[in-house]
Amino acid sequence: MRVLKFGGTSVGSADNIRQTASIIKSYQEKYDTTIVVVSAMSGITNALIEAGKKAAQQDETYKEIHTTIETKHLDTIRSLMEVSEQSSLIAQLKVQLNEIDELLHGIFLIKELSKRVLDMLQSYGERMSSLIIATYLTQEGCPAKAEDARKFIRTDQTFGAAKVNQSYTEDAIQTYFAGVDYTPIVTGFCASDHTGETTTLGRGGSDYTAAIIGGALEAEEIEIWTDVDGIMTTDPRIVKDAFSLDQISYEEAMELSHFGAKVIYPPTILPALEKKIPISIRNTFNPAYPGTMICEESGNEELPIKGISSIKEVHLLTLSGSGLIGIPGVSSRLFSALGNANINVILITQASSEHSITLAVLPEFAEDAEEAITNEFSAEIERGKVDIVHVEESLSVIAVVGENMKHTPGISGKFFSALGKNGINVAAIAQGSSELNISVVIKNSDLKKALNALHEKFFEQDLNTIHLYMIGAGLIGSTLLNQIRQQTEFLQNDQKLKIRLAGLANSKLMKLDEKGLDISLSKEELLKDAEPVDVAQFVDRVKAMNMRNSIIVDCTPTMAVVDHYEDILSNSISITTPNKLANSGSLADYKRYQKAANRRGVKFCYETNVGAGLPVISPLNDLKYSGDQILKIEGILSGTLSYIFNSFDGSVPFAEVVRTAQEKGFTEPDPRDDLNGMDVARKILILAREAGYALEPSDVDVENILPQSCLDAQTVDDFYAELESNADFFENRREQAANEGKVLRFIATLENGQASVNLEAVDQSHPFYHLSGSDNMIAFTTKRYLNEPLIIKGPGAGAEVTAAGVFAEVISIGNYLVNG
Ligand SMILES: NC(=O)C1=CN([C@@H]2O[C@H](COP(=O)(O)OP(=O)(O)OC[C@H]3O[C@@H](n4cnc5c(N)ncnc54)[C@H](OP(=O)(O)O)[C@@H]3O)[C@@H](O)[C@H]2O)C=CC1
Ligand SMILES: N[C@@H](CC=O)C(=O)O
Ligand code: NA
Repeated sequence: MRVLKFGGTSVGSADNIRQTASIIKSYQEKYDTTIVVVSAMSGITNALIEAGKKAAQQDETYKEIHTTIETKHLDTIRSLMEVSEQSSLIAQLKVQLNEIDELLHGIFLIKELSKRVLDMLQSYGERMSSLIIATYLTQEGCPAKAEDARKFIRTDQTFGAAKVNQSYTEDAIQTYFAGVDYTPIVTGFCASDHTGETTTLGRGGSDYTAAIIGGALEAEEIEIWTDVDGIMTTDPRIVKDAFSLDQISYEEAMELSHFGAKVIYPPTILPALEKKIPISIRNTFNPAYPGTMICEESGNEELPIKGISSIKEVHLLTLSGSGLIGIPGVSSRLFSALGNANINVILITQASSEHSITLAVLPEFAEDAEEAITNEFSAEIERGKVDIVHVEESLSVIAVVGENMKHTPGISGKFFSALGKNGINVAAIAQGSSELNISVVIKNSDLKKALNALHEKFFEQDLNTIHLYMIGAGLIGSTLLNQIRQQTEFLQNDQKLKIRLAGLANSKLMKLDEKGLDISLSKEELLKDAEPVDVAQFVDRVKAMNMRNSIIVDCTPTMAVVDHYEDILSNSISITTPNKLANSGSLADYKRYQKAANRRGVKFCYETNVGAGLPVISPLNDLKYSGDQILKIEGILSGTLSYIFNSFDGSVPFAEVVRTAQEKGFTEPDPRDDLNGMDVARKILILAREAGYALEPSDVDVENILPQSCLDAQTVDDFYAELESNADFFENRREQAANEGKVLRFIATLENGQASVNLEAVDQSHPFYHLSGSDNMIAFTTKRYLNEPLIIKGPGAGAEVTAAGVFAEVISIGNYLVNG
C-alpha cells in the first residue's frame, strides 16, 4: 500500500492533472491499494484567503477573486473532459462555489474573518481539486472517489494549525479505508474537530495528511510528488551545480528543511518517522527520476555532508557583560523572556567564558526580542553589569547538515577553511553535540560566495572553479591566455580545476563577467564592446562580484594595479604577477603586501619577478626556511642583457642585437629599463629582501651602461636611433674585453648585505663566461653550499617561459584555495 501526495502545481492545470492522473494510473496497475492526497490547485488557497480578507474589509472586489476561482476550476474541467461528462461535475463544483460565495458574503456582512471561518473557506480548495481529479480518473477508466479528510482526521480546535488527535484519527483511518477497491483521492490539509467543525493542519498540511494516513495504514512508502527532483544539496537558484540527493535520513531531512529547503516541512515527517515508513520526494514532471528517499539510514557514506541550507536574513542579538559570568539562571531568564514574547530563536551560542550569549532571530522578531531582553535585564543594565543588547543586521545563517559527519574529523576544518580562504567572516558559530549540523552566521553579502565555495568543497570534488581576473594582455598576458586555452581540458581532468576568466583589461578597455568570458575568443574579440578601462573600478567590481577562489593576475609593467595590491589582498583576493614594481619599491610597501596576504590567508606570488619562469625565489626561500644562511648571490639576472652580451661578438652592431632581443620578447616594454640596469637592480633588490636583507632601492649600486643621449631619447624609436649613433661606444668596450680574452657580462651581486649591478669583463674561468641565449644564471653561496654554490641556470626571459611561470602560480594558488 502506498500513499501518494500531489502538491498544488501537480494539480494546478488541466495538463498537469493529466500528468498526475497518468502517474496514479500506473500505480493502480502496480499496487493493490494506492491512496492519493491532493492539495488545492496552485494559487487557489491564497486566492481564497485574499477573498476572505477583502470581504472582511468590506472590499467588494472579493467577488472578482471568486470569479477567478470559479473560472480556473470550470475551465480546467472543460479542458479535461468530454462535454458529455462535464455537466454532472460542473454541477457539483457549482454547489461548492455557491457555498464559497455565501461564506464570503457572510464574512462581508459581519466584517470579520475568524480563524475558524478561514479554515472552512480554505478547505474548499482541496475539496474542489479532489473532486475534479477523482471524476477525471474514473472517466479515464481508473475507479476513484473524492474523500473528505474531515471525516477521519480529528483535531483540537486550534484553527489554522490544529493538533491531530492521533489515536482517534488512526482508528478512524483504518476503519474508513478497510477494503477500499477504488483509489481514494483525499483532501489534503483539512480536518475537523470533535463537533465536526472544519479545521486545517497548518503549513505543509497536505504532506502531513499523507504522513498521517501512511502512518495509520502502515504504508510501505509515502511519496510526495512535487515539481522538483527531490531534496537538493543546496539552493539551486544560488548554486548552479546543486543536485538532488538520492537518500537522506529523517533527521537530516528535518535539519535541512528547518534551514530553508522548502521541499518538506519537518513536523509532517513525524507520523512516518514513528512508524519508520520511508518517504520519497518525486517530481511529477520527471516521473522517471527516482527522487530523494527519506528513511532511517543516511545512506551514501561518501558524503559526510548531505546538504547546505541557509536563511538569507537574520538578526543577531548579543547580551554581554560581567553580570552574566558564573550566575546561574541567566539563560533561563533570557529564554523565558523570549518565550513569553513568542519569539522563535534560530541559533544560540555561548562561549565558555560565559561573558556573552548570542542568538539569531528572523528580522520580524528582532525588535520584540531586543525589547524582551532589555526589559528582563533592565536592572543589570542600569547597574552597568550587563551591556545594552547589541543587534547586528544584514546577516545570513548557513548550515551544513549530515549524519556521516558524526565522529568524522576534518569536516569543520574543511568548512571553516573554505570560508576563511574566501575572506568570509564568521560572526557566530553553533554546533550541537549531535554533530548533525554546523551553523554559522555570516554577512548576507557573502551568502552566495559561501554557498558556492562550500558546495564545491563538499559536493564537487570533481571540479573546482577558480575566478581569474587578468589586467594586462600584452606579450605575457596574451601568451598566458593562450596557455590557459590549451590546458583547460587537461586541468579539468587532471587537477580538477576549472579556470573561469571573469575579467580582462588592457590599457584601454576592460570587461568583467562573473559567469566567465569566452576564453576561446581572441583577446581582441574578448574585449570587443568592452568599456573604457579604469583599474580602480575594475578592482572595485572584482570585490563587489565577491566570487569564490578569486585571483588577480597583474601582467602590466606599470604601477596601475600595484597601487591596489594591498586593497586586493585585504579583500581576500590572491595575486600573481610578473610585474616587479611592487616588490622593488620601498621596503615598507614590500612588507605591506606580504602582511596583507598573510593576514587574509591568501597568496601573493611573484616567482617570475626574477629569472622569469626559472625557480629562483622559491628555492631561495626553501634555503632560508630550512635554516641555511645566504652569504652571497651572484647572478646574470637579465635575459635581455644576457642575450645581448652573449650575442654581441662584433659581427652586427649593438643596436641590432638589442632590437633582436626585443623581437624575441626578452626586453621590458621599453628596453632602456634593461640597459640602464634598472631591471637587474630591481631583481637583486627583490632577492636581497627575500634573503632577509632590509634594503631600499637606493641601496643598490647600479652601473648605467647607456650614454646620456640614449637615456634622454623621447621614444623607443628615438632611443634606437641614438643607440645606432653610439655604436662605437659599445664596440670599444667589447673589443677591450676581447683583447684580454674576456667577455662582457652584466652581473648582479649581493654580498655582506651590499647589492650592486655592474658590467664586468670575465675570463674563461668564470662560470658566467659560457652562457648563451637569454640564459640567466644565479649562484647562491650559503653556509651549506659554501665551496660549490647552488646554481640555477636557464632561459630567464621570454613570453612562453614567463607566462608559464605565472600560470604555474595560478594553478598552485588555485590548489591552495580549494584544497587547503
Ligand atoms: N617579457 C618578459 O620576458 C618578462 C616580463 N616580465 C614582466 O611582465 C610584465 C608584462 O610584460 P609584457 O607583457 O612584456 O608587457 P607588454 O607591454 O607587452 O604588455 C603590457 C600590458 O599591460 C597593459 N597595460 C599597460 N598599462 C596599463 C594600465 N595602466 N592599465 C591596464 N593595463 C595596462 C597593456 O595594455 P595595451 O595592450 O593596451 O598596451 C598591455 O596589455 C611586465 O611587468 C614585465 O616586467 C617579467 C618577467 C619576464
Ligand atoms: N626584461 C627582463 C624580462 C624578465 O624579467 C629580462 O630581460 O630579464
Ligand atoms: Na623565477
